[in-house]
Formats: sequence, structure tokens, C-alpha cells
Amino acid sequence: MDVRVASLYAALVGNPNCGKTALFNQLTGSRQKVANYAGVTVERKEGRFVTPGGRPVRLLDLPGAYSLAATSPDEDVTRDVCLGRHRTEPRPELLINVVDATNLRLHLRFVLELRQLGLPMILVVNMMDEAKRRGISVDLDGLSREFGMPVVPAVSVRKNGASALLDVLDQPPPLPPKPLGADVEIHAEVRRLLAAYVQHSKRDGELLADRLDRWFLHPVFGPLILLAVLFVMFQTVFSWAQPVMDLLQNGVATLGQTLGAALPDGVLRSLLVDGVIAGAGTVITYLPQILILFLWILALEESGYLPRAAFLLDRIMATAGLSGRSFIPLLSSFACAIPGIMATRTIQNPRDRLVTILVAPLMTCSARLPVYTLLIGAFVPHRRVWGIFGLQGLVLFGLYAFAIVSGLIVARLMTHGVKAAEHPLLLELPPYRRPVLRHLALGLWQRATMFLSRVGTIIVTLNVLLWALSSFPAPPPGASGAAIDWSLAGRIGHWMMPIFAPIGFNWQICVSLIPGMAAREVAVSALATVYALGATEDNAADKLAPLLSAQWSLATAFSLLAWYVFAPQCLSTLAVIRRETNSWKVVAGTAGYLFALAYGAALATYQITRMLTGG
Ligand SMILES: Nc1nc2c(ncn2[C@@H]2O[C@H](COP(=O)(O)OP(=O)(O)OP(=O)(O)O)[C@@H](O)[C@H]2O)c(=O)[nH]1
Ligand SMILES: [Mg+2]
Repeated sequence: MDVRVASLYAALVGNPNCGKTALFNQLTGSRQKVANYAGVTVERKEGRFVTPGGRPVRLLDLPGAYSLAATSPDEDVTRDVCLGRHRTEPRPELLINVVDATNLRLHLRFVLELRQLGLPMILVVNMMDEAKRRGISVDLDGLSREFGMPVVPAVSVRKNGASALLDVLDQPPPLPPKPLGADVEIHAEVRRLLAAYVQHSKRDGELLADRLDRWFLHPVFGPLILLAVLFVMFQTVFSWAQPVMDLLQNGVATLGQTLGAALPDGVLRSLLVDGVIAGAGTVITYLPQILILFLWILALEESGYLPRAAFLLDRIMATAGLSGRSFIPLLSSFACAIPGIMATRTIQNPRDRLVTILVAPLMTCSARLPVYTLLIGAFVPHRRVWGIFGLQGLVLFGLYAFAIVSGLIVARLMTHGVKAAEHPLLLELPPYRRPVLRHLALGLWQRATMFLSRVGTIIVTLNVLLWALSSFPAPPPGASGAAIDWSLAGRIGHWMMPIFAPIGFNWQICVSLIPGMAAREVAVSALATVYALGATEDNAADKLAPLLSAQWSLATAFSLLAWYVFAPQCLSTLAVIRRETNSWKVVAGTAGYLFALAYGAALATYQITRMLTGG
């Protein structure tokens, strides 16, 4: 007999970072739909699953909220859904309230608030692994009796870590919890609950965190440690990556030579060798550096150090007229401005949000890394400074620092005269955790596949296009000089020269700027293609770096670096700005000010370097 059970509509609610999404992923696996809530750019995640007992469940992953007194668009959504006031969302039949067992002092406040709603509730005490490690024990049965609702333990990141919740879902739906007496004060109630149901048996974990925080958050040592960490990070980007990069470079060169030798001279050979392999192959060699940078970022995030960095930088952000809330979006922009700009949705103050969006493209996204490292590799000697630091890593560090300082200055100018309205960041410092190797590996794997699929699609396409532009029209019979001089790209490059000559760019650079608009790293492969086609000898692309160092002046290289610190080169970023702000004016303003900054910085760099080097 086919017994159909009515499907249950449940929502996950809880403070930010308590593990809702981890639990959501654990329960629903890949059966998820991600979209935006109508009218606002808050992500809506819904998924389905069937309990072991056969009950189908529709599950909504609500944005994290500290309370029902919403202060951001995310929290608005959570409040409206919980209260049954949302325009498009029906009221859930069941609230699955997730709390972090290691942070009940904060999270219980929200539980008490939700308990007053009169909706059936299940309390999931998550992160029990962490609690156990830190000697925190929670009397779940006691809490369950106290609240009059099921209370279950969970470890959302572990396989079967939600089995207790699934068991409860298989039972008849719970009744709404007992409401709190009207005269009860929430803080006093939380203190009472903690005293009655939560025990700390050993305080080692917290002592360790306290001891670490004393150093990491110290007003003097804290920033110094942060600086040192960033410093080492950029040093390793060069030193660790080199062996693998050499291998990849040799591989690409061998592939080019083999193909070049196997194919007859002609258009096909040129397309494959000069267009695809010289272009995409050159970009691929930067994969190790990008992965090392991400390994650091992932490890720092997982370990719990990054929020401390945000805390340290809150004051610096304030000098720029922004609050600590802008830190995470700006930090994400170091990976790519697109997620960074999307992360500004958590900033409630419209002015702060706009300014954060405007300066996000100044943060050094990873697509700039290939350009930086190509030029640094070609022009900055591989030398030690003071015996321990590599000069190349130092320059890279300097470029990042330059971008950050510029971003702060720009933000300061934009917020000038406007009084800050955003209240200071209430940062919840997570415990320190040892990074899990599996998570790091997964994160790196995602980065690597993203990068490679970019290389395989957009970068190859653009390079083939550029190759075509640079190869046709072919020179007339009997013409002298390189063929590329006759081509459309060559002509466009020469045509752009009057604008870019004052900042030291040659026509090859001008040509590479065009496909670089679609994706910054294409500038590198574009240079490889342009030089490969323009070269008289074969395999010019294998040695792009030495070729550049022979042909460009130091002033030109530095000028291009300065240009890339600011240039509004990636169209996708502009598209996201348009989507998030709904305004072409903001897009035009962003592109305009970035272009002006880039040009100004490149001009100053070029002229000053020329004066100093006498070139
Ligand atoms: N050790 C441990 N870590 C967990 C557990 N559940 C989640 N985490 C980690 O906690 C962090 C936050 O988890 P998320 O699922 O993103 O939290 P969230 O509640 O969805 O956060 P917001 O969407 O920002 O509100 C992630 O790094 C998870 O891997 C758990 O049970 N144990
Ligand atoms: Mg989440």
C-alpha cells in the first residue's frame, strides 16, 4: 500500500555562523535550489529530503540573525519569515533552531525570542564536537524539559552528525514550546539557564584561546603579527611555487615544440601554437601561485584567525570612515571582487555599502596575480634582502599594501563630511580551530577547477579571438617586418598608442589591454600571443619573461604594475556593480575613477622611474 505522508515545511534559524548551512547541506545534499528573495539581494536556499522514516521535508535555510529586531536586509528576511509576514514566503510549520554549543551565552538569547512565536520548534545544539573538546557539557534533556521542545545534539560537519534530528523529525510533530513568563528578563534568564544546564569541566581550550588572543589582539603586537603573517604569505607565493611552475612551463614548452614540429607550417599550426598554447599555457603556469595564496587564506579562515584580523582592522576601517562590517566584503575581494561586492549585502547603511562596493575593485583580486608575478619575475631580481626576505615577495607585498592603502584613502575621500551611521561591529570571535586538511583540500580543489575552467573557456576563446585579430589581415606579398604589424590588432595597438605612450606602454601592451577587460589574467596570455606572433624565431612564448625584460624598460614594467593596481579592467565586476546597485551611473563612476587613478598612478610611476633610472 502506498502511504503518502504530507510534506513538512521547516526552516533553519539561528545566529550567524552556528552551522545552519552545514546542517542544511548535510540534510539535503545536492537537492538544493539557490535563488534570491524577491526584491532584495539576500540569498534564498531551499532543499528537500526524506527522513529515514519516510517523511518528506522541505527545508529553508534562513539567513543568520542575532535577533528578531532586524538590523540588516538579511535579518529582515529571517524576521518576516518567522513572523509569517513575508510577502512571498509562507510561514514555516516548524522552526529548527540551531545554536552553537560553545557559544550558548550569545545564542540562547535568540532561542528565547523564537520561543515566544508559538511555532513548533526543535532546538539543535550544534558543534558538539567542539564543545566536547573544550570540556563544555550541555544537559540536553534538562533544556528540553525546561523549554518544552525537543533538544538534540549535532555535529553538522560530520557524517551522520544530524541523526538525532532525523529521529525527532520522524516522530509526530512537536507542540509549540512553553512561552516565557512576561516578567522574565532575557539576560537574567540566559544566566540562569547557563548555570543550570551548561557545565565547563576543563577550561584548557578557552585558556588557550585567551592566551592566543592576548597576543593576536594586542594593540601593538597584534598588528605586527598580522603584518608578519601577510608578509610570509607573499614570500611563499614565490618561493614555494617556483619548482612546480618550472615543471609546468617546461611541459607547456615541450607541448608547443612537439605540436609545432608535427604540424605543417600554416594557419592551423599558428592557431594552436601561438594562439592556444602560448596563451592558455602561459596562464596555467600561474596556478601554483594562486593555489598557495588560497591555501593561506583558507587556512587562516578555518583557524579562526581572520575574524581577529577583522577585529584589529576595525579601527583602521574607522579611519577610512567605514565600519568593520566592510572588512569581510573587502577581504573577499582579494579572491575576486564579485563575491566581495555581493557580500556587501550584509552592510545595512546604504552609504557604507555603496562606498564598500566602489572600493572593492581596488582590492587585489587573484586574477591580477599572474600579471604581477610575470612582471616581477621578469624585472625584479631574484635577490635576498637583509639575508632573509626575497625581494620579489617584498615587491608583491608592497603592491598589495599599496592597493589597500589606496582603497582606504579613496574610501576616506568618499565618506568625507558624511557622518558614519553604522554602529560599530559586534564581532563574535569564533574559537581557534585546527584547520581540517579535508576542508582545505576541497577549497583548493574548487579554486583549481574554477581557474582551469576559466582557462579552458573564456581565456582560450579570447586568445583565439586575439590570435585571429593579430594574424589577419595577412601582410601583402613582399611586405617586410613582422606580420602582426599589418594585422588588425597591430593597427588597433598603434592607434591606441597616443593615449598610452605617456605612461610608457608600447603597442603590444595596448593590444593586451583589450582582452584583459574580460578577464585580467588574459593580459598575460595576450602578451604571450602577441609576442609569439611578432617574434621572428619560434617558441618566443616559452620565454615571455626574459623576452619582456629584454624589450621593456624598467619604467614601462613598473608603470604597467601600477596600472594594474587600479585599472577597471574586468567587465564582470562592472556588471555585478550594476546588478547590486541598479545604477549605470555608479558603474560609470566606478569605471571612470578607476581609470583616472590607474592612468595617474602609471603616469607618475613611469615618469619617476625614468628619471631615477635615466631611461
Ligand atoms: N567543528 C564543527 N564545525 C562546524 C559544525 N557545524 C558547522 N561548523 C563550521 O562552522 C562554520 C560556520 O558554519 P555555517 O554552516 O556556514 O554557518 P551558518 O549558520 O550557515 O552561518 P551564516 O549563514 O553566516 O548565518 C563553518 O566553518 C563550518 O564548517 C560542527 O558541528 N562542528
Ligand atoms: Mg549559512
